[in-house]
Amino acid sequence: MLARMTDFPRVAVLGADGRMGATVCRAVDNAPDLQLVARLDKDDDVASLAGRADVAVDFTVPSVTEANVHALLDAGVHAVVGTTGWDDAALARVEERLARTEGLGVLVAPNFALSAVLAMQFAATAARYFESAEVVELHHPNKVDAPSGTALATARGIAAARRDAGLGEMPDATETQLDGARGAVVDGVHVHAVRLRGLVAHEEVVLGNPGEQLTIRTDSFDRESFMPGVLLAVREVGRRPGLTVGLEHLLDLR
Ligand SMILES: NC(=O)C1=CN([C@@H]2O[C@H](COP(=O)(O)OP(=O)(O)OC[C@H]3O[C@@H](n4cnc5c(N)ncnc54)[C@H](OP(=O)(O)O)[C@@H]3O)[C@@H](O)[C@H]2O)C=CC1
Ligand SMILES: O=C(O)C1=N[C@H](C(=O)O)C[C@H](O)C1
Repeated sequence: MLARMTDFPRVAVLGADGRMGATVCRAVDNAPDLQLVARLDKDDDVASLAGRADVAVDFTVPSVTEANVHALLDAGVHAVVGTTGWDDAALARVEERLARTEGLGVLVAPNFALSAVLAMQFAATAARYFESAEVVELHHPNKVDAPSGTALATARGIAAARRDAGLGEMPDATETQLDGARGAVVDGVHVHAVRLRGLVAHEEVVLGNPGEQLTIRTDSFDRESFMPGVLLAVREVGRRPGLTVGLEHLLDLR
């Protein structure tokens, strides 16, 4: 039942009728070295992929993505996951499941766009040199989660870099505020979410010192921006048994 990646991996897409799923189906269909063998959406049975697919791409909804991954592993299928909603506990459960399954790989990435992956890296690199850092993410109004998975990962990366550098809390004299005016606080980093018709996926990280500011911005104007990263992950996941979190590990960035 274990999926052995063939020269022309057989690819299934979960959430195939969604904005990302439909774009991934087109990209896989157009890739000469990949075969699109299944388009699954709500109410379709993941177990039916056993023996039919080598790798599945999940762009569904946060409430079902972890269950999908466990069902894919039960079916012997590698998984590439772009859906948001993953926390440390969910990742640990998948890692534990993978430890009992030789040879299968799962790659979860909050963002598959190169500009976003680099922005997260640049923000983490810069964080130790600035007193203040905040994250503003801006998305289309059909997005169901806030803040974005990318903003969460960005904030956690900034917080970890500040911790490693021995930096304390950021300056903030706010005593009174309307609920939410200072955004969500992720590991001590304020994160603000904008939902605006016309947008796709955007993020700005602002870092401040006395008399200066660094702005790091990434813009996905089109969902095509995610496709090179998704296809790279589809091609590589079978060669990376176990759990990989973040596309940066496939880009030689760490
Ligand atoms: N990592 C990355 O680079 C990116 C990640 N994302 C993330 O991907 C996810 C999907 O985004 P997007 O495509 O815009 O969302 P959409 O709502 O357009 O698509 C989600 C699709 O999943 C379907 N679905 C719901 N439940 C299930 C299920 N149990 N099994 C299979 N399919 C199901 C939905 O069906 P129905 O509509 O009938 O409920 C819908 O067709 C989000 O979490 C988003 O944040 C988005 C862009 C890039
Ligand atoms: O829902 C989206 O559109 C996106 N979701 C991901 C996230 O929450 O970070 C990635 C990208 O921002 C687009």
